Amino acid sequence: MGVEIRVDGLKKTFGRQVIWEDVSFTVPAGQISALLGPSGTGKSVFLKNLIGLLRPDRGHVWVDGVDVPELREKHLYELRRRFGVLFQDGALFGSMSVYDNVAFPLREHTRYGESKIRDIVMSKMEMVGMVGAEGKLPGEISGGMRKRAGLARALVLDPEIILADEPDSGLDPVRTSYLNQLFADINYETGATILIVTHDIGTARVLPDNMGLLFRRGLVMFGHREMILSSTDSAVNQFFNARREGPIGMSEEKDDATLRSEGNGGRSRARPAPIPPQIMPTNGRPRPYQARPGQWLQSHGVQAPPGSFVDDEGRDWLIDWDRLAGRWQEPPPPPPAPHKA
Ligand SMILES: Nc1ncnc2c1ncn2[C@@H]1O[C@H](COP(=O)(O)OP(=O)(O)OP(=O)(O)O)[C@@H](O)[C@H]1O
Repeated sequence: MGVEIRVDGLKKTFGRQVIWEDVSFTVPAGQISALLGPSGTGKSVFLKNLIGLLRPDRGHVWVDGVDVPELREKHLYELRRRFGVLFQDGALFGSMSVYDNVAFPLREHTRYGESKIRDIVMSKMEMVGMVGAEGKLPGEISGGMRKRAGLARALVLDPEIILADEPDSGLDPVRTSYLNQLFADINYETGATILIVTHDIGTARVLPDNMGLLFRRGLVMFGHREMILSSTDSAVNQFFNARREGPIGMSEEKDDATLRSEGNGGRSRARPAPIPPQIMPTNGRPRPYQARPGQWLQSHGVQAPPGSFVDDEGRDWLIDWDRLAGRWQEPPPPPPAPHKA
């Protein structure tokens, strides 16, 4: 089962460049979360801080009661075993076969014999639909296959936390859709905490349980998917609806004069777009911590944007209670929060 990651007052600079500061939020255990933000807002840097590849200037990253920035190299090495990380390009070793790439963490971190390693590697290869490509070199397969091979490698140690840095970059929409389904299925099967950095608002709108936006050297908002997608905050509304009007400019934050020229003080006048239904696991059953559609909105008295929760077949997930009844149970209580050491 996954564990939560609690980030508290995190600040990161490179020289005089402040990447972000005072970032505090919790990535809930066992759920799928996504982190978005304009280019250069420090999303990849953030992931690297979570696994101790970079150290923050200030603040804490609590994983199961352990403060990651405080760990020495030996303990970091042990902690990283609990993470599966998918880097942007798959980060495969070009001279090794796909099989050897996927087997690498097992050979590095365990004393398993080759027959057990083969069983694990092949089960993960099957999970990501890569059986048959074991003998190929990374240069001989497509970008999408490299990502899936990277994901298989991230899964071999049965991680409690999966971090994926733009798993969908460079993929066509159909492959992206398959990859999103894969994340939903992996979360169902393993219960791992999953945090995905993505630019793809199509992915963000349908896959995660929670999401957040980095902008203006900080975290604008992090919360339930329905909270973000119904938000009228100007930056959140602009970003998740891919609009030009709002405070996010082409290369950086817009100045006051530009915002005034857009009218309404730069606040988005557009209403949030309809919230789509969330991807279900392939077996049609909700994931362990997946909330019933509309639950957040209902419990916070927020009206769903018109047209929300209607699926491709025209069924309305908010009013079709018969179909929902029996699928959703009250989610189990979250695991206890890590205590500060
Ligand atoms: N090791 C480093 N040393 C100095 N500056 C760095 C380092 N790593 C990242 N940066 C800077 O930190 C900033 C944020 O980079 P990062 O790659 O995290 O952005 P991002 O939000 O992931 O961008 P994108 O969406 O374009 O991938 C950039 O200005 C980058 O140049």
